Amino acid sequence: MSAPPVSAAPFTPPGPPDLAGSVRARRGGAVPGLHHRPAVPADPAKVEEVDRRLEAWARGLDLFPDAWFADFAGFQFGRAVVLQHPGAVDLERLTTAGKLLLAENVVDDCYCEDRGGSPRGLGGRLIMAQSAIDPFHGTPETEAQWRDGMQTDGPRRSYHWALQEYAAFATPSQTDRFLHDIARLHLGYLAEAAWAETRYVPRVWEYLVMRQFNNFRPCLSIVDAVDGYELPEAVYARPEIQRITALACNATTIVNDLYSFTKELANDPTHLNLPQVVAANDRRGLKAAYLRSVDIHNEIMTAFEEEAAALSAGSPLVERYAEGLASWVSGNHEWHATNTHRYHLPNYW
Ligand SMILES: CC(C)=CCC/C(C)=C(\C)COP(=O)(O)OP(=O)(O)O
Ligand SMILES: [Mg+2]
Repeated sequence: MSAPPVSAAPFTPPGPPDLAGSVRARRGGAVPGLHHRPAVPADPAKVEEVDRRLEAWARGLDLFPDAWFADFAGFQFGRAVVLQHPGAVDLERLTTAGKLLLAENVVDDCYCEDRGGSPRGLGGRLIMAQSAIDPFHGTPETEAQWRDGMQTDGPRRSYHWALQEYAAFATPSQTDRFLHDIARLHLGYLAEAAWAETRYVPRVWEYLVMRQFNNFRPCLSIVDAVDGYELPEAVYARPEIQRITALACNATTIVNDLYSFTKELANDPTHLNLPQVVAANDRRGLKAAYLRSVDIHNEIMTAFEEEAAALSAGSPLVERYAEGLASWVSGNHEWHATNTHRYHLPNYW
């Protein structure tokens, strides 16, 4: 079957775009029927200290204007990483995980999304962002120019200095793993931008392929280093380990599609997420498509849990890594379900 024709007409969501009518939003709570495991509760003292350190870091590097600090506080970066990394060995590694999370969001907001971002010229911006963590090697003169170039805006500064801290405690192999996963993320951003520019409506499987790249994977990529150990490259690279990693990352990224659905519908009804793509392809209403998206999430989450359990039986080290992935997924769900500054569920139940 050939891919659907590039639609000439703009992508119009099947449901009425107004929230009040079709998808009235409701505050907080978990998506009913979503398969998930309870998270380890966040220690408020840890959350407060990580937030204090992150705000000082962001202000010290002049990452963004003062006017953005209300949204910065509302994102709850400290609570996110404390929930996502219950096994972190110390506050320093937890804070570095928070800096990486902050940097990833600064790049996404400023280069791709609504804080100055655009599909137009995105590739040129992202190649420089990648270089901020993936150093350039050339002549002394051009290397000096590169070093200066990596300090010219908040996205580049945030990536560059957060990675410097991560590389100070991660192994070279763990650091290289992270660079690879950020490159995957940037490829996903470029695909999302290309489809927005051409108004292409992907098949459901095509959308899920894109979302495997435009994905929380760089955050899960660091779970062993933050917990103070290494899953060796030779084990990490095995196809079955790659598969459970991708399944966990895909499940947790679909959770974002479910919790950010009303926000994205209100901001831009053409913004692609799993319910919108299911609705467009299956000619379903938004509610039926949303509920089908929960089912898709649950199938992926169940595959992760069953295959991770089978692999864990043969190796305590793999069990520790799989538990780190599962904890990140649980913590990220709890963060989404309780962050009513950012996310409100549709009133479908
Ligand atoms: C933190 C990180 C690695 C983000 C990379 C990809 C990303 C921005 C998400 C998975 C979140 O998706 P989305 O762009 O839909 O963000 P919000 O829905 O606005 O939270
Ligand atoms: Mg989203």
